Amino acid sequence: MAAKIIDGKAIARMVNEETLARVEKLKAAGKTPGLAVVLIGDDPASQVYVNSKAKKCAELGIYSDKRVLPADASMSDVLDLIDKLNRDPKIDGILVQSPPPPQIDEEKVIAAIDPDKDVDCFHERNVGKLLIGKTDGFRPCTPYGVLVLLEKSGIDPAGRHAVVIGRSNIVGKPLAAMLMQKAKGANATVTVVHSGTPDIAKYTRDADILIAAIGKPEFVTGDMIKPGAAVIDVGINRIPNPETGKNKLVGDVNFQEAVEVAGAITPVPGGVGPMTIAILMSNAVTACERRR
Ligand SMILES: Nc1nc(=O)c2c([nH]1)NC[C@@H]1CN(c3ccc(C(=O)N[C@@H](CCC(=O)O)C(=O)O)cc3)C=[N+]21
Repeated sequence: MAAKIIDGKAIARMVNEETLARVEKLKAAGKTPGLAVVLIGDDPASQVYVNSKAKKCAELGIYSDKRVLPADASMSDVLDLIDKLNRDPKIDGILVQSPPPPQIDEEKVIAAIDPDKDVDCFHERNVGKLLIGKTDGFRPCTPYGVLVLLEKSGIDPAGRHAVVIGRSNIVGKPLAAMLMQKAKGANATVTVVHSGTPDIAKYTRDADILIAAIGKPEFVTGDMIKPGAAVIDVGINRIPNPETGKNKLVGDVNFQEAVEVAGAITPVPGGVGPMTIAILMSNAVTACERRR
């Protein structure tokens, strides 16, 4: 029996409709939310993401300020720009596209962003708030997008076993924190497995909710999934397609195998990706609502 496909595009559309209504309310009061997106260098994948963020801003009536710095930009070039954006009253949210080129210390750049404009929720103040369950800070785009996908699909993680594969600061760690959180969280039992875990499948096979966020194409195979589990694929990997000679987009889950075992599953593309952008837009509007 094939799994139910969780339609990330449709759920993102629902979130975007709510965001649009909030933008209209702000505009009626003379306020236009503004998001600055900073790209350092010319990585093609990063360009695609940055452009789709700017496009979504335009669709929702959010002012977007795209700033592109050359690949050889120095730390002080970046910090000067952050400083300007921090002080720019039209800008409510600042995002620096990750990963930056090697000469840029990403940690220092994130620390320089005004925490009230940190729509990625990467700043240590906002990460700290998240960990202690203070929800007045931002919620990180991809992890929160995953929780909204589950909620809108009628999957309640409370009391269930959620297994997160991957421990990145962007996805695995904050997602684990949000899944285990009681008030305004998911109240799940959480296991995090990673490259230091000897037998990953031993844990994944017990997962009611399995979340793959490791950046390894089709890492999760059918035999690693408990029948009926919800499988959320956070991976975005570009691999060569021998049939067309071009690259194709695959997740961290072997979809063909997983769809036969899981109860519900997100596709790639069309799963978590659109949710990430929808939550980013919502965070930019939240920043505006709070700041002015
Ligand atoms: N400061 C920062 N914040 C981020 O949020 C951030 C970042 N850096 N660096 C890169 C990752 C990646 N990311 C994605 C967003 C949308 C899709 C998305 O919409 N994907 C489409 C497919 C798009 C395609 O064809 O590539 C989908 O899954 O349907 C994917 C990936 C945000 N990131």
